[in-house]
Amino acid sequence: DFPSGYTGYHNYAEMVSELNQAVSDHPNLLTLRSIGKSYQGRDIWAVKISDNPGSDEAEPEALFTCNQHAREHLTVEMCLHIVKRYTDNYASNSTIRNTVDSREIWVIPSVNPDGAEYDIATGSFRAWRKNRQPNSTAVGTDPNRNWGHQWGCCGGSSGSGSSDTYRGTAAFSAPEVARVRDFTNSRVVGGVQQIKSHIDWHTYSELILWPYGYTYNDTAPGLDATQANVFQTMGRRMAALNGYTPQQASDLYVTDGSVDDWMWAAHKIWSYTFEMYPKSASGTSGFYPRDTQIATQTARNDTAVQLLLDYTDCVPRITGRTC
Ligand SMILES: NS(=O)(=O)N[C@@H](CCC(=O)O)C(=O)O
Ligand SMILES: [Ca+2]
Ligand SMILES: [Ca+2]
Ligand SMILES: [Zn+2]
Repeated sequence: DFPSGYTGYHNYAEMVSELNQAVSDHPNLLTLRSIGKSYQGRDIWAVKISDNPGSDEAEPEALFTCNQHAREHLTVEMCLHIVKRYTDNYASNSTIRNTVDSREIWVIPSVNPDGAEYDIATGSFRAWRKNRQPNSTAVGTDPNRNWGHQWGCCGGSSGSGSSDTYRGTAAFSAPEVARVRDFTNSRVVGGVQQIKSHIDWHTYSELILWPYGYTYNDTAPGLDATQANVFQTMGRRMAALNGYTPQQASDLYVTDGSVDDWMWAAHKIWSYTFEMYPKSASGTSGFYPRDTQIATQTARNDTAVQLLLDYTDCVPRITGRTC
């Protein structure tokens, strides 16, 4: 479990009971479902927040994914904060109510539950990043190098099983990644992807990143100058609200097989990575802010999240275009 100073963080069981509590508190605003199992058999949970949550209504959909990387526990708190904020405040806050009534918001609070549990299993942090799937030389695939767009193309991942950026044996070889892929694919209804926007939450460095990560070029097949301008404009507008630094993912470093590249290339979902607090730290200590930071550093993103949800019907409207 989490050590002292960190007991405010949710372990897997605590996360699940928090989600069940949210459902019983707001049965008219959310549903909870498993989208499948992790390598070790833990459910990967997905919350849907909307009015009439049991019906698939013709409302633009947004997706938030958290905890691809095991040690990035603050991101689980970020996803839980989104669930609570858009349900607990529904009655009292008209902006939240209008958002929930006009969108369908999907939240996956832990993509990599096996890794997250492994990181805390001894009571001292292990700085574990990957999932817990064995490979030929070691354990763990990096979920954020295992997605299927330009998988392993460009030196943005490793082929060595012991590496923290091991890409896996093939795209989607990590069961956790395959399950989120399947869920996303399932949101193609009548040939149209219903999910229009996505944030994948990470720590740390306080950045907002957008595709592509596999190339330094601002434009590349499937991402033209107009679309790059939309990514930049929305990214900069959100960064102005949370104080993070906005940049194309490859400006940080080249990554291949990232979730953002696949969400955009496969589905034209306006997909961002948020790297949360802290801005900098000495090594792996940055992954472990004390639990006293949780409230501030999750709420810090409220207005950026709201902006993306406001534009989820047509993200290019941020540049004055129509959809
Ligand atoms: N959270 S992190 O691992 O330090 N950074 C992310 C950045 C993701 C990206 O560049 O798209 C990663 O390398 O997967
Ligand atoms: Ca609805
Ligand atoms: Ca819908
Ligand atoms: Zn990460």
